Amino acid sequence: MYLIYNTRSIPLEPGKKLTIGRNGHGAEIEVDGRRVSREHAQIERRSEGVFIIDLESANGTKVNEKRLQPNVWSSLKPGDMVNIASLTFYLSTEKPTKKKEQEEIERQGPFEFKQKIMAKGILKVGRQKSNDLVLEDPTVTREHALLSYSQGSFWVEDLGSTNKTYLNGKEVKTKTKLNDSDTITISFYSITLGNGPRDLRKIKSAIMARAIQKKYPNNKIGLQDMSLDIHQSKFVALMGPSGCGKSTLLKCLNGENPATSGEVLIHGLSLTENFGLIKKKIGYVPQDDIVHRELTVYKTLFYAAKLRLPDDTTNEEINERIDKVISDLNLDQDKEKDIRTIKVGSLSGGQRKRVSIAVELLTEPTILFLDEPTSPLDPETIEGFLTSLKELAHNGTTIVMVTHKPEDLSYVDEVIFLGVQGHLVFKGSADLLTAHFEVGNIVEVYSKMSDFEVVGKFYQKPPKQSVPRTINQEIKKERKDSHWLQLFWLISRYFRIKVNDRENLGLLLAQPVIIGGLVCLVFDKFQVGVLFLMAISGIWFGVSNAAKEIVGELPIYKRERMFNLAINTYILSKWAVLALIALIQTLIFVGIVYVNFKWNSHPDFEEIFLRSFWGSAAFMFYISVSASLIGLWLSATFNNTEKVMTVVPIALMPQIMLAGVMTKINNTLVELLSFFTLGRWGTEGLARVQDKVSPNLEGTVDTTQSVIATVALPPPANGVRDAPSSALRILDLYNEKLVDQGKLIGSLFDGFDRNLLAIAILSMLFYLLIFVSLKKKDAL
Ligand SMILES: Nc1ncnc2c1ncn2[C@@H]1O[C@H](COP(=O)(O)OP(=O)(O)OP(=O)(O)O)[C@@H](O)[C@H]1O
Repeated sequence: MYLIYNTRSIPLEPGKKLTIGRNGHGAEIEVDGRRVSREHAQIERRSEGVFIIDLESANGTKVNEKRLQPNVWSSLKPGDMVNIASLTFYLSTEKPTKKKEQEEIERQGPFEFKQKIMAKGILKVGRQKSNDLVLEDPTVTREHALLSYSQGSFWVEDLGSTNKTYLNGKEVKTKTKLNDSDTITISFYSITLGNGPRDLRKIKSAIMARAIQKKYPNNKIGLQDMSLDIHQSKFVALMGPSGCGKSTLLKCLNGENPATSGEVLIHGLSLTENFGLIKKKIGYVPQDDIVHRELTVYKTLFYAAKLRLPDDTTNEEINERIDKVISDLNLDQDKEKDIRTIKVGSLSGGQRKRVSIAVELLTEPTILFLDEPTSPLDPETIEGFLTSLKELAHNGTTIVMVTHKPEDLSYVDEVIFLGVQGHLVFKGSADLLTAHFEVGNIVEVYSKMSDFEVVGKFYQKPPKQSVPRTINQEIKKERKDSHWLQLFWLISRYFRIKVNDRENLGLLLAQPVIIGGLVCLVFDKFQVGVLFLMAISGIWFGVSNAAKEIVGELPIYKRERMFNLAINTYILSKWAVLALIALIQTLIFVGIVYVNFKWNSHPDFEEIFLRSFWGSAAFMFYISVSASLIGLWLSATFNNTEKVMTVVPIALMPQIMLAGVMTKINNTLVELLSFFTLGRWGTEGLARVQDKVSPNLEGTVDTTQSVIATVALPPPANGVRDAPSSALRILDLYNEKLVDQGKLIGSLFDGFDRNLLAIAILSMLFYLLIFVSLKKKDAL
């Protein structure tokens, strides 16, 4: 006699009691589920039959839909169904083998599959072996979805899976009723009530393009009408003269920049209709590497797996995947040194390219798009590299590779050749290429296909009856993955990149020491110039720390964005690590200035130095983290590092000029511009932090208590002051001629709180600008 639970069959031995309970609490039969009690029920085989008892569980036990009385033994017959929370157990006289059961499900005719759900009540679908329907793919969550039968209808429900369950192309958000004609898609499995589960990767056509055309917004035709069919497990080269549209075609096929008309089917699924699902199952390595040079190979793959695989993937599973992709790409050939421990930056070009591909292989993509992977490689490296790709293709991954190198053709199964202006002129075996164009070698094919007149003769137009010319550029949006986990792993990866780049880290930490030291050297007493330079240094640290951070990893950002990266999560991860760096820099800087002016204080006023330490440090940090948003904005706006470094001074100079210290702010335009600078609000705010040390100065007679006032305003000869003044006023920053009394907003931003507010508003503005700049980079 067996108790059947999912694909587990538990033998019931005579005289032995088995307790069913929640995982991790020592029951003989442990099951998942929060609604299962630690010791939920007990089952016993006696000579007179099998008996079950509910152990006063919180959510009860049902036999054939009838709830058991707690603590009362009831008998069970073979075929009886026991429900504990949402889990179903059966009593059976024979043991069904896992394989048999799985085969049975896979082989379902329409009737059997429906019957299976009806009989079980609930059919659990997922990656874990214990599911009723096991879908073996790393992008499927352990327990991914439920198919159920109740109230005379069939239902589908997603169990919070990472990569979602789709019903007719739409994400399943709540328990949804099923019709016979409905199609459920989980990863590349398509499930219908009529036909049961079907692995779409077994469809012969991996990629089918039907009458696609690409027109760029400037009306330039990137691709002329073409139809293509690429079979699975083929290694295909995409060739053609420079600028003919190879990358354009690649991006139309992988969804990065979809065709303007026509249709692309990936394993029979419409690319645009199912992009949320398909994008997780296709790999794409653009021309640039998509790996951080500062990380080791292992960490690169580990973080990529954390960011791309379902949230419930264990570290053990991740390590298995990493081992597999490393061996699939022959990255483990060197027996002397484990490649996992080597930093990506120290690898050869060929190995680095393989690591980029390894990142993509983590999700077991069925199709891999590679844009000119062999261009940067030397001839000896290319051989091993292409051999690995060939093996990969023959083991089931369809590969489409853009290349310019005729020698690459000896490794591929097929060539797609484009002529100028995006004309498809050849698709077939590499051996037939030259004969097709009636030339002696490939170089001649290139020159012939660069001639617009000749191209027309070879152009392969799609057949007339192809799909209606629908504009299908709209890619369906879908719910994002868990942002918190993504944020955690992005911060963790970015932090490690920073820590691993020791040289840069040393320079970042040297900055406050050098600049702080210089401030101490050039000012013999504490004055407004010191505060001004503190503000400017905070801004400088923030902007310069951040300026290269997005532009320097643009290919990685774009690839991850295409996969599943959320823009806000990305910005926040950068900001968090930059804030930590700014915090350390600020503390070093303020520490140096504080100690210096404390030791070298004015002999008559020993209380006068940078005060308070924590108040000043906190405010300088506040300026600096806000400034790092300016840096990130510049970094997100331009597409190469040189351009960003050219504009950094343009962003910094106004901070100095408009702070109201170098010159008075005395005209409307200048004042208006000054509102947008952290230099102004930062210097004012820092001065006010000083003033706060003696906040009640106004109206008191003894102004010597004012920290800064006394420096700037030595006591009069007779020792009597006629107009007690605040430190701010004596600092000559805030009298009626100056910024706070400006004509535009007058005293609206006059006060420390208002300085804080102004910086917060600017920060929000900068954040918005980063978001918009990144959004503009989305090709979709
Ligand atoms: N976003 C765009 N907007 C307008 N035109 C574009 C855009 N992207 C590409 N093009 C144009 O489309 C044509 C095809 O470009 P594509 O980059 O696909 O060519 P390619 O064959 O990959 O070139 P190469 O071999 O130099 O990499 C070119 O003339 C290019 O200028």
